[in-house]
Amino acid sequence: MSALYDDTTQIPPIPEQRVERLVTATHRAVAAPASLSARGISAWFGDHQVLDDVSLEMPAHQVTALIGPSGCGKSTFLRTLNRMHELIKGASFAGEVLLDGQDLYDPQLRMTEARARVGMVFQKPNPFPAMSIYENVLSGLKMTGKRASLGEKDDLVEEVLTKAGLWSEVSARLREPGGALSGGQQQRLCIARSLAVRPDVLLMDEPCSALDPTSTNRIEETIRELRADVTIVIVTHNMGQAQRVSDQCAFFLATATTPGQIVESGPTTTLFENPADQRTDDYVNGRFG
Ligand SMILES: Nc1ncnc2c1ncn2[C@@H]1O[C@H](COP(=O)(O)OP(=O)(O)OP(=O)(O)O)[C@@H](O)[C@H]1O
Repeated sequence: MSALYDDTTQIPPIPEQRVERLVTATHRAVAAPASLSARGISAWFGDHQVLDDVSLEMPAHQVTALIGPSGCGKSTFLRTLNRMHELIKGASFAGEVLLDGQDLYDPQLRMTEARARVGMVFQKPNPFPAMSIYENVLSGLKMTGKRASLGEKDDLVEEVLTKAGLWSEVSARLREPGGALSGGQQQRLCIARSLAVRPDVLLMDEPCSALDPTSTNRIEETIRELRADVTIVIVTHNMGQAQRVSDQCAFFLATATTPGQIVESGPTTTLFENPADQRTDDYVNGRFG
């Protein structure tokens, strides 16, 4: 994953009308996950093509895991799903991404709106370290400059920290700095922060790679619970994790001469127990990559 996006201060503000919806919807118990459809995605860094004609359906209420050896384009594909790829100098893109049928790259749709609807959690937990836990959760909304009543804020903070599986651990210390939490707690705080802007889809780029096994288990539990509220696409190198958390998997592969493509995708149990392609079989059984 590129370090380019490790700083949430780079995430642009959310449009006014969206915030109105977010703030007034704090009572909403269940969000409305959307399906995501990637069609014919190709991506380049300068002249270097790293993805070639990749198509994948990511159904609502499901966790889709992107697996494959290092450098095959998983993170790049993930970044095309919320228009982060286009922020990289010299990067280009072809294809279509549809969110419940709506073209995410439609010039009418602002990039900020696209990123509000498709949130991202990064490899390295990146809360604002000096900001309180409470303020961290609300920071996505804060950037909009929109005001909400104290009661609405309190409700939202409790709701999303509960969904991220962190409420019981931090409810008595909401005014402490985010940086005082453990790595695993910080990652769950980042998940809560993402949920606070009510995304339809949550992208996760190796969210547990910097965490110990206990924290990893806790995040995996959170991912499984979150699928009721949000469609999830996760990049992982951990085959056990892909099996534990995902409903479907896509196996990416690139070679020295060919850009990344999907070799095979489908239900996770099929990819792991009865893959159609020998290369998938070899990869999921640790014979390469
Ligand atoms: N910012 C960038 N500028 C130039 N090339 C890049 C950039 N980011 C990624 N690449 C190249 O694009 C290709 C795909 O990289 P990407 O990070 O998407 O792969 P990945 O499958 O996610 O790898 P990993 O599992 O190691 O994170 C690689 O060849 C990589 O070197």
